[in-house]
Amino acid sequence: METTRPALEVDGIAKRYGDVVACDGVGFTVGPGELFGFVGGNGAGKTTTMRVVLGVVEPDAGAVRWAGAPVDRAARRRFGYLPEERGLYPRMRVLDHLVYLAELHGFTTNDAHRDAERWITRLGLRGYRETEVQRLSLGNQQRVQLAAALVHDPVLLVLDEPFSGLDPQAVDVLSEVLRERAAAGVPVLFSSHQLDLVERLCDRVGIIRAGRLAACGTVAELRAGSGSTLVVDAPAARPGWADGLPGVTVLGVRGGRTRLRLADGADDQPVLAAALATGPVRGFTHQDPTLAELYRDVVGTTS
Ligand SMILES: Nc1ncnc2c1ncn2[C@@H]1O[C@H](COP(=O)(O)OP(=O)(O)OP(=O)(O)O)[C@@H](O)[C@H]1O
Repeated sequence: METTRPALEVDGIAKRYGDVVACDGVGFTVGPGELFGFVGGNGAGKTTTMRVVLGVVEPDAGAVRWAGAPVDRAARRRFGYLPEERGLYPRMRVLDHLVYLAELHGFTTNDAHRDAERWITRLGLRGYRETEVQRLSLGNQQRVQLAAALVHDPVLLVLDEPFSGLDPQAVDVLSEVLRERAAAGVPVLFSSHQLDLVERLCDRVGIIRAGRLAACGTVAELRAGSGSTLVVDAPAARPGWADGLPGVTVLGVRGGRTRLRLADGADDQPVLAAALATGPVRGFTHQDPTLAELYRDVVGTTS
């Protein structure tokens, strides 16, 4: 029989610290098997929202639901959480630590060992099984912290900057792990400042600004109405050549190539004519705006 798989619902979360508004009505859902990227500037409210989901912080208003019901301690025990502040015991050895955490979540010793070993291998920690956590490099501590979030086979993953400090190989492994968990039906919520990674990985993205969700949707949805990006390779063009063209915003110039934002419905032919007037035009290409460009549209450059 087909069963409905559970989703995470974050509904109107508000949280103040004195005069500081950390969250101001944050709401979104992460469906079964969905990878949701949470992005925003420093201090925008990502960590606070995630702490509310995990019950580490009590919100002033709003609710968090799992499978349609308010989240309680029993539900949270089955969530996997990577906190911003790393919470490992520095003197414990890697294998013992992961076994301990899995047992804490109700695994038998045998199952805890099996899964701890599995994640140790998967996350490239085999050489460090017997090493104290405090003796590991920061990136390897991050790998252990990730294993700690995964070792009890959680039904939901909430990961606060899981990619920070990882080398490119570990970034690839973690990307694959998150895709796999999502394919198994697990909703995955993670924050990151690496927007190219979020764009590659996520089904949907939430952009938070000053405690509010300023935009939310698939990258394609976020692109709607934002026009297209035009890359013009005109090596002889002088700075300012595209200024004042209707519907055009210059995004940047590098090595004779100008990136322009062309407003929805704006004609690209006057741009081509202006480019040809500067000399030879070696390239004239339309591209979809990247998530980083959409993010700047939403958040502004001074956030
Ligand atoms: N325990 C606390 N006491 C006081 N202020 C806090 C506390 N936790 C968060 N804040 C404030 O709430 C706001 C939101 O912080 P939060 O850590 O949620 O942002 P963030 O989006 O995760 O930022 P970053 O990308 O820098 O990690 C900030 O202004 C922060 O200083």
